[in-house]
Amino acid sequence: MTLEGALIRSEGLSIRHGGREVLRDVSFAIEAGEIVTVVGPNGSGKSTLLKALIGALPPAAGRVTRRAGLRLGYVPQGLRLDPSMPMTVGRFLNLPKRVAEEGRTRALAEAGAQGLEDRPLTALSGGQFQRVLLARALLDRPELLILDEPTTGLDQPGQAAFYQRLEDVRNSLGCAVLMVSHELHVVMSASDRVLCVNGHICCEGRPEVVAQAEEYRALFGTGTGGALALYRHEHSHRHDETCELDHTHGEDT
Ligand SMILES: Nc1ncnc2c1ncn2[C@@H]1O[C@H](COP(=O)(O)OP(=O)(O)OP(=O)(O)O)[C@@H](O)[C@H]1O
Repeated sequence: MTLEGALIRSEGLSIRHGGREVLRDVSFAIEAGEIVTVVGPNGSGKSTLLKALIGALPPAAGRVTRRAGLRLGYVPQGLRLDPSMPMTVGRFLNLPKRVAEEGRTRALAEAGAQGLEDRPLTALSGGQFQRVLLARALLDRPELLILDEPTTGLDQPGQAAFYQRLEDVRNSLGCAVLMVSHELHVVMSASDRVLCVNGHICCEGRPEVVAQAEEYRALFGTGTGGALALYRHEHSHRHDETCELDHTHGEDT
């Protein structure tokens, strides 16, 4: 399979957890410099998809192809710290490999976390910690930045500021961004493309196109996308009989 200019391509990808298929036949590609957001209900396989893309989960079928030598930055979901293990931001950025001071300072500035280097991680606010995680992912000058729900726990101005920061990073580094988000209002304004996932790709395309798609409207409603609509899954299209996924149709999850 050829990448045809893409940074990363998933083709016919299926992933199983403990024998249960949680992603089925997922095919898409990420091009240089684009911002792509993955949306979908809880448990729909979004984190699983990201983990498969970074190579942390083996495909049960299909495959993921990355451009040779692709530099990837990854911000995992809900990283928790043990408060009994004090560690400064600077030391955290030096794990697992030591980074020159200049590189640390640059990444912190790009992530909007300048001046935090000597602070204990446990003394950071939620927003500061998210920016430090972003800085860590920027250390290797990624061509593709992958973030799993990076604004969890932030208030709405904090979320908006973080997504603006991501766009600035994309513009200055020229990297592509792939992220999972539940904040539909920002997803629709800040993404070049949206992937709507529910065990498979329900629909994908430019935000304004996806917003009109029957599958998207069934998942998220037709209004401005109140947060509650996100959790309502009322698929109107059929799954074929081979689909082993235990979707909950028309129920709050
Ligand atoms: N390590 C694991 N072992 C077994 N099952 C798992 C594992 N990780 C995830 N799953 C299951 O796979 C399915 C998809 O999980 P995943 O975390 O990818 O969903 P998600 O869309 O990211 O959810 P959320 O929006 O709640 O973060 C869920 O049913 C989950 O319970």
